[in-house]
Amino acid sequence: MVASSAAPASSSAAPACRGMAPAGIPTIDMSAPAGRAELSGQMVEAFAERGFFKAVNHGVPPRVSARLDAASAAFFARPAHEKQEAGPPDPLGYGSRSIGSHGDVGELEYLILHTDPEVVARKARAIDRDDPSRFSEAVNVYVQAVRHLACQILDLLGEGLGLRDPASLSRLVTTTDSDSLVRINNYPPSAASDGGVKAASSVGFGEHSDPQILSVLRANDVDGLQVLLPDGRGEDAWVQVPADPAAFFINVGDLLQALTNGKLVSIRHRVMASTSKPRLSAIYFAAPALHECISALPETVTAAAPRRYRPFTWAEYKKTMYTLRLSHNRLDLFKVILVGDVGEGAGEDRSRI
Ligand SMILES: C=C1C[C@]23C[C@@]1(O)CC[C@H]2[C@@]12CC[C@H](O)[C@@](C)(C(=O)O1)[C@H]2[C@@H]3C(=O)O
Ligand SMILES: O=C(O)CCC(=O)C(=O)O
Ligand SMILES: [Fe+2]
Repeated sequence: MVASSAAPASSSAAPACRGMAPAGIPTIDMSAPAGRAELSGQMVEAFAERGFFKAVNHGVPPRVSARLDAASAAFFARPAHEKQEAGPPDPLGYGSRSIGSHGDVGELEYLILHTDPEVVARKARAIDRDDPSRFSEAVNVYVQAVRHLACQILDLLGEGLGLRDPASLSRLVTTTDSDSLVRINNYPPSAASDGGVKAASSVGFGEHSDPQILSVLRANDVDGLQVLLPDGRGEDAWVQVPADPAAFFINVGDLLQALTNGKLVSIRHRVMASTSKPRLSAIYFAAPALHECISALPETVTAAAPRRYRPFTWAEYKKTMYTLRLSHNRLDLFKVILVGDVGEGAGEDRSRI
């Protein structure tokens, strides 16, 4: 059994909020007290039904996260003109309020970095002028630890899904030319907060799914993350994910949904800002190499579950995603249309089989 807890999203958060979903936040103990087969089964279940889970006893040393938090907080505390030297986000680098290049805005500032240590070292020169290696080492050590966690999870998924080659998912991420990113977000205390009395929330980071394979998120003790879950009455509802700085929140990205032919679902999430304390988060986005072809794993394609998405490369998917708004359901553009299918979007440029 996967332990589960839930908190309702604040009713003032957004019109889409329709109270609390019946089932909540799946929590998985990575130390596998009930054995590896049970653990891999729990993960597949959580990802198939919810698209995410909270990982506890994950093995990432607290000092590794604390070191990244300290290096990030030191950067965000710098004067605006100094931070701008690490920007603009093109799409990597420092950014403030503006997300992507299609008009999305949020109440945050951020750094998006490629995880290649050499790229981090180059960027660190503009991030920590006094001691660039202080920043780059904190990031590199953190990335190593969370990549290891991501790969453990992908191997367990490979086993739980009954793949002939269970390590095939983690290999997509460990390749030297992997396009994985790390993003560090700083949500300043919200104008919506008023001396501890909660007023209407403002959008910190708008609704979206993550495009990569897997996202590994950790934040400080400030709430804000919400996930869109079925409410059991045929609708979706925003569910507040209570902050837990000792845990990691793991979510399925669009590529993992495509690789598993829709069995694992890429979850829609957002951050609402309404606190008097800054929220600091770091997300590792595990991605394949740009040339990697993303195609449903053969074990997930059956007569009852025909191929849902046409094969595409990560480079092709990325190019498309950067032309779209944050909230766009971009994986839909890669859907295969079965002959006889009619309905929304059937006239768009999609494959037919
Ligand atoms: C509006 C956008 C921002 C984003 C690129 C995009 O065009 C659509 C996907 C967005 C997203 C969401 C998850 C990650 O935070 C991110 C880094 C990513 O890979 O896809 C962001 C992109 C971004 O901020 O550049
Ligand atoms: O900052 C957070 O907690 C989540 C942000 C997020 O979803 C993202 O950066 O993709
Ligand atoms: Fe996200």
